[in-house]
Amino acid sequence: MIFDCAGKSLDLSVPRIMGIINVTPDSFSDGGKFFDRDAALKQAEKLISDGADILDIGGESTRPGSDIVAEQEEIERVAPVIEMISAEFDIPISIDTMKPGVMTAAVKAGAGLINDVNALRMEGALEAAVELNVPVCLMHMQGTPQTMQQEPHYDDVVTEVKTFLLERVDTCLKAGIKAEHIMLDPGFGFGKRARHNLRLMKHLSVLTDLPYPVLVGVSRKSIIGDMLKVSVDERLAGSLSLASIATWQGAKLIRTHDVKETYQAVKLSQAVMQVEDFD
Ligand SMILES: Cn1c(SCC(=O)Nc2ccccc2)nc2c(=O)[nH]c(N)nc21
Repeated sequence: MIFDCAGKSLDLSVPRIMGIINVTPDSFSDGGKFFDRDAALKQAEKLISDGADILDIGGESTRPGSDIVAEQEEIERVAPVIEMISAEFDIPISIDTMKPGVMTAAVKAGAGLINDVNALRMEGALEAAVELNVPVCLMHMQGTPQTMQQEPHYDDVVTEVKTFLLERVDTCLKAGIKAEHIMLDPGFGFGKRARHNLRLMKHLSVLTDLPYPVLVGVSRKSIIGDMLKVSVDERLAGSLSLASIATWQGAKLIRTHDVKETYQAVKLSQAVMQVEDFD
């Protein structure tokens, strides 16, 4: 269960932590045009020292209703940051993008895993992923970031998400993606109401029982806000609670803003899971 991310290895035999670095205007306090690349390097350093096993770098916000970013603009945001971080640190880097051109530029710059919230459905994305020959995370999303939260509807969200992911796996395998390069993700908050997110968490083992590692991203998300009625900066405890529930059910990668605390929570659930039952 070791993922070779362009020469940097990610051992998913135990639950691991994916730290988030957003290189988007809405993620930099000044909201300025010029992202402070030193800030990104500093953040990488902190996430690594806090225990991150991989860093997820994204140049286009995929929050509900977010603006679409042009491919060239997205490349200009992420490539220099990936270059800098991969030159400075040994940690594997994933590129959070739906665009094939960004995938290619990011891997050339040093990224070793494609994290595609659109599960390689964009024109040219699957071909690019095959060509790049790096691991890929296939995530479920209903609709697009622009439309997904308008009227999400499912007859049976767990079955529909599982079916979607297995269909994407089949398409990927047929196109030449290696089975050992595939990771699955239910896509919490991507075209789901609160009850859909809770059901997916309750029945996560439907996905973790499949022969692919499962990535879970619930950090600070609406699944927590909907239940606790708290703002984004008040969602740490909820995030940690769900990270524990996810790892308890077999999730192998937890995507989080709060690496240090998530590392600690995951460490405990893992210790409970793997303690021997004999002296
Ligand atoms: C790139 N990316 C995202 S961005 C959305 C986000 O964090 N929203 C958000 C962040 C903070 C507060 C509220 C919402 N979520 C996932 C995920 O769940 N899985 C995978 N694989 N990739 C992902």
